[in-house]
Amino acid sequence: MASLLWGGDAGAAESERLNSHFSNLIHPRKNLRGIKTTTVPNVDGSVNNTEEDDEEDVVDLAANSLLNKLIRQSLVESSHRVEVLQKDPSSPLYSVKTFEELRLKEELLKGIYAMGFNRPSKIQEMALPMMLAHPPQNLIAQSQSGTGKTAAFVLAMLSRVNALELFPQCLCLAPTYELALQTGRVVERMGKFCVDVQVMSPSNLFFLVPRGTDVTKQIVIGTPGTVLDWCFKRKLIDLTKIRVFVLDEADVMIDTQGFSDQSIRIQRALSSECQMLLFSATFEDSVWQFAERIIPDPNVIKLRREELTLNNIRQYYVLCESRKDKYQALCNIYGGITIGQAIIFCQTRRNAKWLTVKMIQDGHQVSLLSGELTVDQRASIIQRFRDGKEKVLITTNVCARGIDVKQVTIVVNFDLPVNQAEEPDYEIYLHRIGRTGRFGKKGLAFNMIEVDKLPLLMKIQDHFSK
Ligand SMILES: Nc1ncnc2c1ncn2[C@@H]1O[C@H](COP(=O)(O)OP(=O)(O)OP(=O)(O)O)[C@@H](O)[C@H]1O
Repeated sequence: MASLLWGGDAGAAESERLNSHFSNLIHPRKNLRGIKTTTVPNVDGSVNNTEEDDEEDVVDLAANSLLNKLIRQSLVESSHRVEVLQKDPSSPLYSVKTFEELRLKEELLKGIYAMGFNRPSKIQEMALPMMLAHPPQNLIAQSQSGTGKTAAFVLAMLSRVNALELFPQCLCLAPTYELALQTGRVVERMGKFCVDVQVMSPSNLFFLVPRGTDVTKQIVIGTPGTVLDWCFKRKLIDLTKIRVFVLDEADVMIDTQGFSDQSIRIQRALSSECQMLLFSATFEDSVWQFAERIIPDPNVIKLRREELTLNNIRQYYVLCESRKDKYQALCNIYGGITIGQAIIFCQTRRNAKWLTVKMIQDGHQVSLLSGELTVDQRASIIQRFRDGKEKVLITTNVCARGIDVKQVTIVVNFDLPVNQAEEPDYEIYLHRIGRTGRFGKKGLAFNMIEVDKLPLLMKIQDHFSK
């Protein structure tokens, strides 16, 4: 077994010291024991393997989005400038630094402050004046999850509602029932002091509206299928009376079969005065094409995502004979990695389960996060990890994207990420290990490599020139 330092930014002396520290730890016979075990490998305690276990966990956009919402505690910062493309470039461009400047209703301002918001987020500074302008303007906004988009459009909906009129005036489409539920909760929190404004969303069992009843709630949130049903089949909502139409999570929406067409059917029935807003965390061509089809004459706001970098990460590899050997090497560094918090990545569920069970049997404290768990179960595992109740998380690729666990200092690739052609998956590698340059702390990464996988590692090394 050999270990080699290939981190670019470490000074020679420090490299030497770290290298010798970890080569000591990596020695097979220096196993560290005696760490208490409190975690179970599976929710139900079972370790049965299924055919699916051999598959990689598929990244489910809607589940990831929900997970992010459930575990998020604060705004995601960004060092980039907001880019604005105005429908009419000659009209003045306003931005606000305080919520007071928006001249909101007193009760709405109270709701915002009660949520702990002191000032608008970066995207809100530019988006809110546009969204609240008279006459209303259409907007397409893209910024990564956690930058304050939901709060912005909820504020816009609440400020445009006329509480004295008892019919739906704002309509928000969300890609899943659970995401609609989350947005409904934000409306309820922000609108806490707007006592006459009511929201119809999964959080108040909207599906129980009896036939023939008029909907008196002013804000309606649902998935395209359900909303289509209410509007066209059950005729509960008069789309011509909607003043604000929001299409949230457009990237997730177009990922779901049928939702683009259903959303467009709904949009076509709105009046020409209705304000139309579309939000997305990512902006591939397909999202852009959809956005342009559904939002006429839009202003466009973009906030670029922080780039991931490997600059402040020291990367090691450990050359091993077999999986057993990799396991042994991992046990040997266990004491080292639990000084901070670590995530261990496996390629398949089966491998992740095997590793979890084995580590627990050998007295190590680890927990397993895999795609077969429900979103709530995953959220609770990540929450425990964030709270420092767990030190080591074993996972598949589900955890690599979208989920931002800032305090992770050590990442172990128990398996290298490869694509279907068995070539290295550079993007996943970067997502597993990379940090955002400005906010990321320093980190360590270990790759456990079986001899025959060494060429893959060399390709990764060449790709990143590290
Ligand atoms: N101006 C603000 N000041 C402080 N916190 C804010 C502000 N705006 C939003 N937040 C909080 O930041 C977090 C992210 O906001 P929000 O959910 O609106 O972002 P998002 O871009 O819609 O992300 P996602 O689509 O994942 O929900 C939430 O916890 C929200 O309460």
